[in-house]
Amino acid sequence: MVNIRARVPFKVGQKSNIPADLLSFNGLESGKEHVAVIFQAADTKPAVPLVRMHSECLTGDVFHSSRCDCGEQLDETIEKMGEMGGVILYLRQEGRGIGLYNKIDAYELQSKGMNTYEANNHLGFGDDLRDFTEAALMLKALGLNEIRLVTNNPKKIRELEENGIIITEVVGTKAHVKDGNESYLKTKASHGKHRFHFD
Ligand SMILES: Nc1nc2c(ncn2[C@@H]2O[C@H](COP(=O)(O)OP(=O)(O)OP(=O)(O)O)[C@@H](O)[C@H]2O)c(=O)[nH]1
Ligand SMILES: [Zn+2]
Repeated sequence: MVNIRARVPFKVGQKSNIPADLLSFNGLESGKEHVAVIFQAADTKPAVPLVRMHSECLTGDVFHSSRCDCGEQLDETIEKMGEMGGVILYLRQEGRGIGLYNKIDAYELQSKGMNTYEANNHLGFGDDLRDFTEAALMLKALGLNEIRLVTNNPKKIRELEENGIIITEVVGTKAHVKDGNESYLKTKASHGKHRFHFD
């Protein structure tokens, strides 16, 4: 049984001025320290909240790496939820579930010409090892059975619905194209079936 362990206020964003709550959980069987960040107490309001499941990306989230768009997506989400309210589930599933060191091995292969999925496969991993079952349990622990999901990724939609979460709307994120991540994003759209809107 997953339930809330602690809830503390903090301020986030580029200027540390956006108020939010940080929550930890009991009962996550994977042993991963997933957290939720809640803006404008969106879990207590009658409106169906925006929810973003963001998978950890140390290189993108912390260093704003040129190889992906994770840091920009996170910044975009924090800004938007600061204004409109919402919930970020920050899931400790680095490298689409293969872990940081394996992701760095995959980057080495990508530097030699493989795409993001070929590199995973070459290392003996599937395209995407992430499991969103615990994210669904976290949402239920927050009392959120109905959400508006922020994603372009059909796997996230499918797995939440399979775990009993009702998604009333899917809201896309922007495609944050920059020098270095264009082919990564295009591969996600063509092979991973992400619904990107390239400007
Ligand atoms: N294996 C691998 N993982 C990567 C690579 N680039 C980014 N990642 C990981 O991909 C995950 C980011 O995915 P999310 O931000 O959840 O987004 P998404 O699956 O693209 O879906 P959206 O909701 O549409 O953004 C993080 O865990 C990153 O570490 C890569 O080249 N190889
Ligand atoms: Zn990333």
